[in-house]
Amino acid sequence: MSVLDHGPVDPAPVEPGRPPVVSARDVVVAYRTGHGRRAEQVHALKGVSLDIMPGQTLGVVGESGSGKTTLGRVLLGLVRPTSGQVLFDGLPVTGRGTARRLRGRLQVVLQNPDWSLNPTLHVWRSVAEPLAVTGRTARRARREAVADMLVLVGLDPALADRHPHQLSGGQRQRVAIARAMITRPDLIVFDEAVTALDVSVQTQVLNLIRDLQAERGFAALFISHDIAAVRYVSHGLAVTYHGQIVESGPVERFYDRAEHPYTRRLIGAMPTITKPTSTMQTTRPVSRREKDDLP
Ligand SMILES: Nc1ncnc2c1ncn2[C@@H]1O[C@H](COP(=O)(O)OP(=O)(O)OP(=O)(O)O)[C@@H](O)[C@H]1O
Repeated sequence: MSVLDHGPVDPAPVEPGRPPVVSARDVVVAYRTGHGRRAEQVHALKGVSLDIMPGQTLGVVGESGSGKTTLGRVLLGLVRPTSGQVLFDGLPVTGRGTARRLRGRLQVVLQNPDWSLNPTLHVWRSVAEPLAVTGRTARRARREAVADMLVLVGLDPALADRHPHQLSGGQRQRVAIARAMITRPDLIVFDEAVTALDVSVQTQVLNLIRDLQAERGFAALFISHDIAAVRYVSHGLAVTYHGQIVESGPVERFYDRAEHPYTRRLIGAMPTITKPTSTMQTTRPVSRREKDDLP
């Protein structure tokens, strides 16, 4: 039995009356492809609605091409809905004045850390970069903030003076998470953030995400094609299929009561299914440094 077969995360307390961090209402995204007579539209999202509450993770699972990445990008304001609306903190996520208002409050962790870490820069510069964009932190304070952040993600702060290629894949992903966390965002989109990692490192990074969320209280969208990983870090789960959310609800429900045939297929494809019988044990070592995660 893998550690991922344990039960879901403890529900983070949601204060009554607090609004969602991000809401999507009937969001449609149609991409245009081709030109002239060959022009056509691909409907990546076909009327998606969801809310993510502070301190909660919504897991999104679905097959390739079902619209997961588009959903993440639309919540981050990187893709404008063709119709429908995305609200962050109650206000539209795209449009005039939003870039300034949202700076540093929305972050993303991608599948490959190399996509967000500049290979020519020392680690500390890459981690500090989002702080420079918010323009609020002096250089020295930035270095200190980076050191604190590296410790928070379980890395030796001495790694700040290395280049990304001098780190292991797991360490690089921790650096990417540190970079995403440094502005204390309200929402982080994890898009296949553990997919490229070795299985043992995957579990460490999933534990890290859970611990960081418990400590910092950010809301998260956790996208993966791997339902075991999604269940492990999420409070709620949404299943995408052909651009729609075909099933959603609290994560516990996806241990034995999946309704949509596609969800049942996903669960059926998992090697072991164990119902949650106890609170998940954390595997985090006290120091948070993962010895087996060295390059
Ligand atoms: N920029 C784009 N232009 C045109 N079509 C796009 C674009 N981005 C995505 N698509 C299409 O939209 C649909 C949804 O893609 P999306 O990447 O959101 O799905 P996904 O579930 O994240 O897939 P995967 O798991 O393979 O990453 C697919 O049919 C894809 O080909």
